[in-house]
Amino acid sequence: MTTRKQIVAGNWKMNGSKDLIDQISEAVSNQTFQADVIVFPPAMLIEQAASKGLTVGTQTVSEYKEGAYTGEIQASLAKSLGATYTLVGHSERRAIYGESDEDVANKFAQAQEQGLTPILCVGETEEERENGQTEQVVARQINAVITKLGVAALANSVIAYEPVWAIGTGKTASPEQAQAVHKFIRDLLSGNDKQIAQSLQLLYGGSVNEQNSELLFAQDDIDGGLIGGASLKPESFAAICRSAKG
Ligand SMILES: O=C[C@H](O)COP(=O)(O)O
Repeated sequence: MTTRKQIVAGNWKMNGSKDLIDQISEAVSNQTFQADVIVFPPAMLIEQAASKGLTVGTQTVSEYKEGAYTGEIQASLAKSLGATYTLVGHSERRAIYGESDEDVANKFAQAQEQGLTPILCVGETEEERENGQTEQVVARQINAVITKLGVAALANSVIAYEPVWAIGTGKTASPEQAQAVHKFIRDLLSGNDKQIAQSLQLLYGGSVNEQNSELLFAQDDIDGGLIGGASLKPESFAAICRSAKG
């Protein structure tokens, strides 16, 4: 059985400030966690966060290397400012900005080309869950990357399962519900490559807080979390980091 190091990642979305970087850095830097801790501040704060010694990612990247794409975030520039990870396909990017599975696969490819580790976000809406389509949706989102890049590309990546109905709603998936989908993802990958399936870190996201994180992170196929709202509260974020295993 492969042991996977857990990750606690804080996605600040369009929130935060230079002050928050100082507060989060203070809350986490004097502690030894068993998990790797990553923060995803707005892109303009990447350099500042990295300068505090935090492991940093960007919340999205352009699928293009460079050029006339006003407002986009260039993977190579994010990397040069200190980012080592990027989220791709967060449900807010898919729903609000219309990113398709193919766009997400292209961003995944560009991130890896520029040396960023992509965290591929997948998850179903409430309606899709009620219609019994959770597995189909998650498989489609993951297979888009496998089809474009081959399963080997997943070896240098992380997947975050974030049911859309649990994001920012306070309605967390139960540990059993989350574990069931994580196991489905691992089994799906196992059908392609057993080694990658065993070693890939699978994070859960959706209303994780310091009260529910320990039980979620204790599930066999959950290797940490992608935290939204609670990652903006330094003490809560540090408590969630403490609840993760090695
Ligand atoms: O990226 C993080 C997720 O969207 C979860 O957000 P949340 O913890 O506020 O529900």
